[in-house]
Amino acid sequence: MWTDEQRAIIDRAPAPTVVFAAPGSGKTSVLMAHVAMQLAHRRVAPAELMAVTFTRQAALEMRRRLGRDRRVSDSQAESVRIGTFHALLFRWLAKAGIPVSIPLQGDEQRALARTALAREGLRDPRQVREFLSWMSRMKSRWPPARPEGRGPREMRAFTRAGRTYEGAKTRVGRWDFDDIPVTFARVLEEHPSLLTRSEQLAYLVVDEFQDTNPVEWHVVQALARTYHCPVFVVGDDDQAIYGFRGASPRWLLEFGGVMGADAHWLSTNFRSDAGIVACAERLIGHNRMRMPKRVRPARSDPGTVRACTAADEAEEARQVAAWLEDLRRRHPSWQFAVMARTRVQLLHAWRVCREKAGGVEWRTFHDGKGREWDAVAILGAVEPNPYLANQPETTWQWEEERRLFYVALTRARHVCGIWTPVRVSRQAVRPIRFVHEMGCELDVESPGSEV
Ligand SMILES: Nc1ncnc2c1ncn2[C@@H]1O[C@H](COP(=O)(O)OP(=O)(O)OP(=O)(O)O)[C@@H](O)[C@H]1O
Repeated sequence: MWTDEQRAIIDRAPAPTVVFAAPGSGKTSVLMAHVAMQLAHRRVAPAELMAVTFTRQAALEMRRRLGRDRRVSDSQAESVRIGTFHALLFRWLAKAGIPVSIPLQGDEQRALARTALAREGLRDPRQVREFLSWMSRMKSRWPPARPEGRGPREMRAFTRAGRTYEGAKTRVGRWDFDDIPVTFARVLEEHPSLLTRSEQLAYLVVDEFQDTNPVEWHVVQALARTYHCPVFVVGDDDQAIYGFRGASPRWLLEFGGVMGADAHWLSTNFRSDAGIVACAERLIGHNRMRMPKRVRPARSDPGTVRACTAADEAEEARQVAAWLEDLRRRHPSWQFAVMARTRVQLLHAWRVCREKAGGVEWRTFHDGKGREWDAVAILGAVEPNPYLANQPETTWQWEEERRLFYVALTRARHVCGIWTPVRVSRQAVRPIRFVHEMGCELDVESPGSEV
């Protein structure tokens, strides 16, 4: 079942390794097969192996795959530390006897942020999200630095609100999630023996490494140094989409040099038809900060990528509903998703489509990551996008937007329909530049029937 490329990675003994994986190339399966191989051959003690990822769902999936591997006993599988960075480091701190506090949940965090911003006269609800993502970026820097960025007036207000917010957290005796890696990094630097006495580490593997932020990258390097342990990472620099919390594809690109790691590639996309892979390749080729790579489709079927126009969002939603209905009639076993850059865009379309589009999944680009469907509709592919609090301006911001679009496009197995309404939120807009970059024709006539 495995390709030679996959086999070579799975069979490696523990060693510093970086794997650049294309979308749909089976990276989590390969990573966990590699972990299972180490356990089966008793190269690493299960309790000394730590496998890290970024979302709870991904961690559960890793655990499930390891549990299913017949080469690994139940007790071996249970002893491996698998989890998100935050969960694993939090547990480690607690086990080492470092005082920890329960992180605030999203709504609790927003409430503290709202109060802190109100004191600065900032009452727009969108500023709460912006402020929290700004705080997250500031706290993810290593070494910690003075706050910066944004316009000078707003930055001063955010900086003051940040102090109020931190004070409020201390008063209620809680952390936020960003406090976990920062605290861990400090303890590892100042009192490493507290941590090394409580856990051993012989092999560290990290999935989705492109999502690492600077403090997490620092923790990875510090753990490798402290324990003299090899680190194995898998990621796709083209799918780095967490810039808002300080993540950057840079660390994946630098990993080989910094850690003296061997580079491997997973270049076959098993998910998408050839035409979709070709469009995605043309699109992402416009980014500069990336590892140049060729992605080969495993399937030879052409697949369909088509951009469709509509007068406004209401017409767009009606067209998408008809498109879904038609595809479902022709392919009753298919799975479908409707994706958009923001939640508000999805909500508008969902109100119009919900009766005709039962069983369809509605996902933002961010939370569609790691998933796949037979047909994907992308809504509101326009610029400027009136629903974005900040329009992309710099090359860096456009590259992040392009990666987000690339993630959405590469979720499709056979068909991807892209909608570019002429008016959005009563504003005249134009098709997002990516439509042209993909080499996709704009279909101004009937989008539904022919796809
Ligand atoms: N050697 C193989 N032969 C056939 N199918 C494979 C092989 N390896 C992986 N696949 C299939 O490829 C698909 C994509 O795998 P998976 O979702 O793990 O990819 P991924 O690399 O995590 O993708 P992404 O980064 O885009 O989320 C799955 O349906 C998986 O079963």
